[in-house]
Amino acid sequence: MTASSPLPRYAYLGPAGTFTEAALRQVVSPDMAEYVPMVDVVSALEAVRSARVDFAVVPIENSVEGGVTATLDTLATGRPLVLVREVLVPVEFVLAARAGTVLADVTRVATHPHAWAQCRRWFNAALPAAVHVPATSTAAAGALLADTAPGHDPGFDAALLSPLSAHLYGLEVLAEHVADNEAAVTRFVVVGVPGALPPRTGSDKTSLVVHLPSNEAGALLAMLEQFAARGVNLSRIESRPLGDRLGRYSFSIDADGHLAEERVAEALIGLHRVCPHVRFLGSYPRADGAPTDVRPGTADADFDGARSWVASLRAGTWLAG
Ligand SMILES: O=C(O)C(=O)Cc1ccccc1
Repeated sequence: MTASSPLPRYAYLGPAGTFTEAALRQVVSPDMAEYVPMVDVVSALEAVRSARVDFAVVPIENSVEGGVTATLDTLATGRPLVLVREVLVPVEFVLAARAGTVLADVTRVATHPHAWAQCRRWFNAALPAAVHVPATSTAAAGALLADTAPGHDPGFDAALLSPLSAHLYGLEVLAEHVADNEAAVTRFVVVGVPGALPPRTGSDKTSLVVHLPSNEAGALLAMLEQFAARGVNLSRIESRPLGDRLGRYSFSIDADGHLAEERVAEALIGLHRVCPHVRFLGSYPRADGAPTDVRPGTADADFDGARSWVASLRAGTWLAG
C-alpha cells in the first residue's frame, strides 16, 4: 500500500472490544485498514450499500442461538450485497463491574441480546434475581459502565462481555467462564458489494436466499431437489417470514461448494428455473478449511463429459469414427 492509496474501510459492530472487532482483527490488522465502529449490524451493512465503507463485518450465526436475524433479513432484501469471507470466533464471557461492586449486589446486567441468550441458564442458576438490560453490544455495556461518573447509576450493575473488553474498559471481573455452553462459537461474515468472486479453493460455501415455487404440497421438496440431484450438500437452511402476511417465507441457505463448480452452477440454474426468486449472496472460502465432498458423478469432468455427449447427439456425430 502506498501513501497515496487510502486504507480500505471496514464497518463493524462497535465500540472497540466487541466480538465483531475480534472477527475483524482476524481479517485485517488495524494498521492496514480503517476500522469504522457502528451501533448495529443494519447500519454497518447500509454503510456498504451507500459506499461509506468498503466492507462490513457482521455476526451471521451462532452455535447456541442460530441465525442472526437482523443480518439475514438485511442481506435478503434491498441493494445487493455479497459475502466474501467468513470468520469463526470462540465466544467467552465474563461478568464485570466497577470497583466496589460485589456479585451478590448484581441484579441488572447489561449486554447484547445474543450474549444474554447464550448465558440465560447460567444466570438462572448463579444469579436468579438478575434481569437483562439490553445494550447495543457487549463492549458498549462495558464502555457505558466505565464512562459513568462514580456515585451515578448507569441503569445497570454489571456488564456481560469478553475478558478482553472488561480489561479494555478497566472493569473488575466478578465471574469468569459465564456460559451455558463453553464451546460456543459465532460465525461472522465480511460483506461487500457484488464484484469478481473470491477464487475457488476446494473448501468453499455459497450463500443464497430462495423463495419457494408456490404455496403447495411438494414446493419445498422441488427446491431441495435442485441441490440433491447435483450432490450439493446444504450446511444451513433457515426459513424467515417474508413479513407481508403470515405463511410466506424466504429460505436462507448455505450450500457446500463454489459457483465456479459445475454442480453448484447447475443447482443454481435449476433454482432459477423453478423458484420465483433467487438471490446470490456470494461464494467464499470456508473458515474451517474442510474440503468440499464431491460425490462420484458430480465433478466438473462428469458434467463436461455429459454435456459433450449430448452435443454429439444433437450434432449427429455420436456414431462417427
Ligand atoms: O456485542 C458484541 O460483542 C458482538 O460482537 C455481538 C455478539 C454478541 C454475542 C455473541 C457474539 C456476537
